[in-house]
Amino acid sequence: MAKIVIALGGNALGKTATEQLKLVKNASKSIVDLVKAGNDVVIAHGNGPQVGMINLAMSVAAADGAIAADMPFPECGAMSQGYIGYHLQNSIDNELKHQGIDRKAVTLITQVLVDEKDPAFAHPTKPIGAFYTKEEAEKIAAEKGYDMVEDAGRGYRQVVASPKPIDVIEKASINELVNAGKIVITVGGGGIPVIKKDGNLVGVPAVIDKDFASAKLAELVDADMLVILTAVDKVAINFGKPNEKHLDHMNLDEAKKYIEEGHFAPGSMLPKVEAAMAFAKAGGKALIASLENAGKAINGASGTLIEK
Ligand SMILES: Nc1ncnc2c1ncn2[C@@H]1O[C@H](COP(=O)(O)OP(=O)(O)O)[C@@H](O)[C@H]1O
Ligand SMILES: NC(=O)OP(=O)(O)O
Repeated sequence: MAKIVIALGGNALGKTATEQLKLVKNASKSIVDLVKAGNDVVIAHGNGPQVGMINLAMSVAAADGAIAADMPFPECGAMSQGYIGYHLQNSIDNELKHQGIDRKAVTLITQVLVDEKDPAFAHPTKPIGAFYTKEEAEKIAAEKGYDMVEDAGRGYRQVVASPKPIDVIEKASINELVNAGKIVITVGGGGIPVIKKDGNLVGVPAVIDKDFASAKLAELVDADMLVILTAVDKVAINFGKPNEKHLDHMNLDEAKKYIEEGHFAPGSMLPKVEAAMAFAKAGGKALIASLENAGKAINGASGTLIEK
């Protein structure tokens, strides 16, 4: 029996609520299979597309006068935790019931501490929201003042600051829930970023990379394995080129060399590999795999394994 932290990618959750629920239902089967096999599973998830969608919708509604005031960004992050957490909790609980397992999933609104002096606040790098053409992106940038960049060959997206996670505020509650046998859904969207001000925690407008937050979570719950699930089956070198090669395994030296050679796109595959390396360095096993083939990957038949 192992303790496994699973990180689900926001981009692998689809574009609409209907699409997300369908994808989450499939993921829930793999998650419950792991529970049935006797593992303790803790689930983290991304929110890039979802928090961007919520933020844009709120800002359009506020500009149109449909709502009284724009929604602050940390609140948009909290809404994305609730929206995705609801689908995960609902689907996992249904699947547990179907498989006759008397356990429950619990979604925990989670805050993650960041440093207000983190240099990331001055350099937005985290892609959020939908993908746009260059022309659409230029129009949005002019109208809304958003920073827009090209994202790994997939189109243009808004980027926001992405400070590094320092600590998970609700870590004691997470461990209590895990020890009580709950399947905990936490650190959604990398957690709601908070800073310490005059002894209080205060939300800040940013999106923490959920891969880094998941590696921090895996360390804090003393997990045996970190599984990062995304839209591709394996990490590749020469990604998108004719000589693309999918990797079954990487040790830390190989991963470092591939990073130096620029094989992993910043804002997409690079943070996953770096988060996997951070966990592997501390002695754990990290796996990057697709949501679709999650079960196979955990049994060693798919995905890229990163180990010391
Ligand atoms: N070297 C690489 N190997 C595989 N995928 C890569 C690579 N570089 C960039 N990518 C892209 O990164 C994506 C995963 O990042 P992203 O979509 O941001 O993840 P998430 O699922 O967490 O939202 C993949 O679907 C792929 O399109
Ligand atoms: N917060 C975060 O990292 O989201 P994605 O996985 O959607 O990029």
